[in-house]
Amino acid sequence: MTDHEMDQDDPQQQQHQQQIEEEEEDDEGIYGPIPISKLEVSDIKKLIEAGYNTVEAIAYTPKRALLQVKGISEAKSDKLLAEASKLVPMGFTTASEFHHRRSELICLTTGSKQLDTLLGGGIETGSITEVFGEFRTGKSQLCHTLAVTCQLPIDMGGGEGKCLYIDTEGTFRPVRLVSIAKRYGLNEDDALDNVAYARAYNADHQLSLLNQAAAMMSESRFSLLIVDSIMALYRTDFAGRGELSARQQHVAKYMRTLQRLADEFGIAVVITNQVVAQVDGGMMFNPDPKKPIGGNIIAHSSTTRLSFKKGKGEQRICKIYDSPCLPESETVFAIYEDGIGDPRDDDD
Ligand SMILES: Nc1ncnc2c1ncn2[C@@H]1O[C@H](COP(=O)(O)OP(=O)(O)OP(=O)(O)O)[C@@H](O)[C@H]1O
Repeated sequence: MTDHEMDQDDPQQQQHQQQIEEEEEDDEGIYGPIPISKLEVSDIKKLIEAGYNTVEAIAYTPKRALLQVKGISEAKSDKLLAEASKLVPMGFTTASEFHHRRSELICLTTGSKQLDTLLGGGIETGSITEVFGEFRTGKSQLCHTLAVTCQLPIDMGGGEGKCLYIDTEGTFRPVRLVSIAKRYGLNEDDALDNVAYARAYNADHQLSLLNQAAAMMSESRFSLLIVDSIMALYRTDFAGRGELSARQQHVAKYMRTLQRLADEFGIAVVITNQVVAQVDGGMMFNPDPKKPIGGNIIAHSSTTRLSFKKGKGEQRICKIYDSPCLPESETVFAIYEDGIGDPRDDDD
């Protein structure tokens, strides 16, 4: 429920709101990343300027990356890593403890029950999900729906956090968020305010926005980061064949940074990708020879890969293309005015 909707005269609602606020205070410091200020070291300011805002960011960073930060010496980086590892568990755990932790993972609803079921609950937080497919297959529509559902309470399939939306093609439409927010009974203005939007203009800019994202995420609770679409700017910025290796290095750094944000802040990262026709003879054996671009780097750094295809009318087909724990199966969903949903009977 939003503040706008709350009935100020209703004592029951006021009591409920007070309870939520008290629980939020109790939760502080238990969930979420540890702010870098908790490290008992000097040079915190320099680290923040270099994009390290949390203790997790330090703990997960290799020493040679820390040495790149101005003013951080060999001895200082050792001390930093030692202090960070005291606060962030990095050693072995039992499979049962890990199983327990995974069972508590939050999943964000896609808006379609069938799609959520296919995905084992929805879009998983703490990892990268790639959605690829031809134009008009609903990739951006899913992003718009998730930008709203990530704000919902956990028991409604949300992540109780804000969304950060990086748009590389200029296809973001806030008006879509308004219709989706209405469907879920959210206040439209709040839903829009909870989405931080940036248009990326080139590949370097796309990367530098992630630095800003880290700073924003350390200040308030985000549950989702969207990049729609991941490769579009790379295709124009690194157009020549001779630039392929430079392009892939840049993409690798980008994907590593995305994974670091997913680990550090426990957010879901959703990236969209375009497809190209396969030219390696796959056509003879594969009736649908389109493959996502970005090569092995994108393939290996996305945890879950989903392929979208057109169905009849507003219907679309989602197929699990690659996942560490889901079988290769598919389902049908649909695109409506109020976002992604299950196909309705009157679609036939
Ligand atoms: N308000 C709406 N109500 C219902 N369907 C809509 C609405 N807006 C867009 N669509 C449908 O969504 C589809 C476009 O999907 P989307 O924008 O997600 O494509 P995409 O896969 O991101 O493609 P591209 O690569 O071109 O960006 C269109 O077929 C359109 O019919």
